[in-house]
Amino acid sequence: MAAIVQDAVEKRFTSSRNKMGYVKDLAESSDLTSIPSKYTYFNTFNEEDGIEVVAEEEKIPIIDFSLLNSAIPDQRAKVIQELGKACQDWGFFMLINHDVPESLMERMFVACQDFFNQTEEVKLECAEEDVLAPIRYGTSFNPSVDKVFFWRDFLRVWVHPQFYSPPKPSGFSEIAMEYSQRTRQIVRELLKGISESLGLEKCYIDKEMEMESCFQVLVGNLYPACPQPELAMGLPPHSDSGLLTLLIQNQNGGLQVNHNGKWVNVHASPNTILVIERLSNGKYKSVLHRAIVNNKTARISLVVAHGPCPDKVVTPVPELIENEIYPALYPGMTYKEELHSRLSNRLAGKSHLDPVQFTDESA
Ligand SMILES: O=C(O)CCC(=O)C(=O)O
Ligand SMILES: [Fe+2]
Repeated sequence: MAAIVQDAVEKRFTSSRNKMGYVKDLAESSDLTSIPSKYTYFNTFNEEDGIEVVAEEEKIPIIDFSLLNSAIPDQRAKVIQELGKACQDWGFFMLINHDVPESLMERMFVACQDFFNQTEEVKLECAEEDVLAPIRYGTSFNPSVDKVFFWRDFLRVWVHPQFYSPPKPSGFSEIAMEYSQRTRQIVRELLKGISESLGLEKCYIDKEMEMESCFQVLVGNLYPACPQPELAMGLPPHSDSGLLTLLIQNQNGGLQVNHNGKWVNVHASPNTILVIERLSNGKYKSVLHRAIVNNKTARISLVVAHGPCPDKVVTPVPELIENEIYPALYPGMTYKEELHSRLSNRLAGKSHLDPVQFTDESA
């Protein structure tokens, strides 16, 4: 009997493209006690990703943003050194004393929640199959190729150099614009510190990557409460594309970063995920991270990804290619090519840079 009910649930949520099975609807259906088989991530081919390999004791680096513009040279030098170390050892750090008002982050969470709370008809106006659509409401990662579906619905919007926004809910557009402006400023400041930590001119990355017209994408991820969190996955291990991603989450936990082969729970918010591997020729890490789900409450993460302008060819910084010491690890490709390749393939648990490395071939 239970199996018949479950079958009916699966059919209902997989019948057509537009009803491709958004997780929010599925999770809110009262007859759901177990997840449809297409969401079973663990116990299939991903056992090695096991949730048990979590290291709680690891200390995630914390960077004090306010010190990056300190008038005291020693303080500035120290924070730049810490930034470099965080990038090298973790590829990830938590940012404190940044100047994005907490009230703005709160409003952004509410606007995102309001988007997902709209009727399916309204949201489907933003449903797009094209992975590079400027406004895209979707589910999983890329349902046309995902072998296992992820327990996640998302809204992905281009916010710079051209600003797009879903027409509804009202107010979304203003909040998203303000939030993306503030986060862009933070990223440009961070990139200056990172430039210096690499031994380059302060504005080297900012200029080379033409950050004035940087490509910025805002993503709201919704992970509804899941009846079998031990089987499902929110987003599998991956590294982000671009230069830097800022991420905040509306509750403690859910995000995990990989450090020395172990999954580390990230409790604090807001956080910064650093993505700079190609640019620094592998000196800095593009951290693997994933989102797990829980059975108590829906979680939202707000991600702002920053890359150079879409036609910019991103190559390793020439100053960091010292032939035998640091041979070039990656071929150059435009940011658009990189994005397209990343978004149209499956997320298969490896760094998205792997397929284009000269020496390595994987997922
Ligand atoms: O929800 C999270 O914590 C992770 C989201 C993420 O990694 C992404 O959207 O790329
Ligand atoms: Fe990510």
